[in-house]
Amino acid sequence: MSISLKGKTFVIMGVANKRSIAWGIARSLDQSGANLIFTYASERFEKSVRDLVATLEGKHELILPCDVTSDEDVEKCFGTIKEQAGKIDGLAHCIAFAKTEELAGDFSETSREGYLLAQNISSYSLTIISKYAKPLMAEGGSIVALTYIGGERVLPNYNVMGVAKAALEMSVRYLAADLGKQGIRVNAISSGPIRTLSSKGVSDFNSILHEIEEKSPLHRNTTPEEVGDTAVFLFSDMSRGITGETIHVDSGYHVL
Ligand SMILES: CCCCCCc1ccc(Oc2ccc(Oc3cccc(O)n3)cc2)c(O)c1
Repeated sequence: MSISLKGKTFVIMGVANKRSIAWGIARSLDQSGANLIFTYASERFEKSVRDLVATLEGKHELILPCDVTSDEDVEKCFGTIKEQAGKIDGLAHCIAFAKTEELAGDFSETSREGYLLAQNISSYSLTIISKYAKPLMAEGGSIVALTYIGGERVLPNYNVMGVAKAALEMSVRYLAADLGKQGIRVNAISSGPIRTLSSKGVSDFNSILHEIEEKSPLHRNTTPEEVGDTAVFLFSDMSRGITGETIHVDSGYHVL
């Protein structure tokens, strides 16, 4: 890996298992020499995250829970990170959730509760995390969020998550505008579809993978490594002039 992130510390939020895009980001950052801190949504992920982290090159010892639907929990999580690490140089937000019944069928049937849940976890979480992370990034920093083209245009079945991703992408721009004065950059990576634990929640996911191979300019699907390497770029000084941007790592599918 040409870019070095030695001596820098990044928080990665949302590793669930070895297929997670967050794990692709973790591996690329680890290869770049970064020191990593991990947070997971609930205890049921703790063991798999700890086992995965043990396979990395670096000694990444801080692994803690963070329930992004609780202001107190987010505040506590970043209080612990401040105590243990002092400062951080950036953060990867790889967090999203919607009820499966809201990820199929007619969007007009979306429930109030399902809509707000998707927004709460998949979109507002970036804002509350940025609020509590910014004091730890006094010398500037870089925040990267994960999004999907279904937040820019309609794709069948993506429904309520598409609306949440649209809000996430606009939040990236408003956070970039706000945090720029503190030297913190905020960007999104719009990844092509990747088979993960989360993709199991989206109806007819397999057909979209096939369509990407058929129609995308590069005629191949996106890999977690490709997303991870773009994250390294966004966390490095090579992207120091970029903020408020959404970079598509999708074999070019977004141009169609
Ligand atoms: C019609 C579009 C097909 C390609 C979708 C690519 C994709 C796959 C996964 C994505 O991330 C989530 C994350 C949580 C999510 O909600 C879930 C996931 C599993 C179970 C469950 O109850 N909810 C749905 C998608 C995502 O934002 C985008």
